[in-house]
Amino acid sequence: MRVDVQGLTVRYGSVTAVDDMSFSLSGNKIYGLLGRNGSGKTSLMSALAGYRRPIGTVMLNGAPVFENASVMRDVCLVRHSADAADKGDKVSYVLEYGKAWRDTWDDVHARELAELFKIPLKTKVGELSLGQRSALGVVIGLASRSPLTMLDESHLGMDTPTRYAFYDALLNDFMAHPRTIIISTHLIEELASLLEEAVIIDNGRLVLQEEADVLRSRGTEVTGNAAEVDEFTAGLTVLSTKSLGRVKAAMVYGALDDSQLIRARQLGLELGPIALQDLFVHLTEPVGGLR
Ligand SMILES: Nc1ncnc2c1ncn2[C@@H]1O[C@H](COP(=O)(O)OP(=O)(O)OP(=O)(O)O)[C@@H](O)[C@H]1O
Repeated sequence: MRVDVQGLTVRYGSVTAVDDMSFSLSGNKIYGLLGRNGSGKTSLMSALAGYRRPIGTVMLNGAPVFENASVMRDVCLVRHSADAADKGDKVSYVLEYGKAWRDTWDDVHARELAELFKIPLKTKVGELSLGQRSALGVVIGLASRSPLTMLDESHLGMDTPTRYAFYDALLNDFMAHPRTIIISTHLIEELASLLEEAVIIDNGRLVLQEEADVLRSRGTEVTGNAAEVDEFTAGLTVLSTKSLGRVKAAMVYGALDDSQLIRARQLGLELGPIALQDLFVHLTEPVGGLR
């Protein structure tokens, strides 16, 4: 599903959560919506789901989403683990409801995922653990097979092995059934390999939208003996460093020219792609960022 946002503003009283934002998503990709706490991710997703009347326009496949039932039926927004469903409902009822409401719902897949994440079907949502509630949100999101599926930090309550099971399930399901999936997360590195495109927002404004591979090529990880790494990176923009014994890895922002590449080879340094997380921190820094 294609997404076109033009001049979108979301305000709560005097707070401007989304500030005159414009962008387009061509669709059928996994998008990462990245932003610091309070940057406007949830507000933006709510507007994309048609939950609020937009100031500006939000078009899904060329049609406005707000008060447009047929378009809204094609959208699934899983906001938080806790509000994935009514707390008094049994899990089995929640899945029945998904089936009844969504034309694209895959009930077999829903039950497979519920089993994978060990969610008891006869238990009430309010009696599930935080991790199970998160998993239920993810089950709803994936089984919905909605042309626009948005997962707003919905996997954060899961433990690490469960999150990795979720990433596998997400990728397999996306490859079998390509659709537009937008995920907001603070666990950027965990998800980085799944993301095809990143949309970075800060203070309600779009900082950048770029293919993840292109974004990663904006910097280089330089690894080698600490002394050589320090010599090589002197004068460059170093976003972060890690040391293990005498080995040091430095994340450097900006493209390296030919002479720098030759010098790195002479010093015996290894060069690799930069971590998305480091770029994200740099790009959303109030001081020293690119905005
Ligand atoms: N219902 C509300 N009433 C008043 N202000 C709100 C409301 N919801 C959000 N805000 C404000 O809007 C801004 C953006 O919030 P939003 O929840 O969209 O950000 P977020 O990027 O999703 O944050 P987080 O990563 O912490 O979940 C924040 O300043 C927040 O305090």
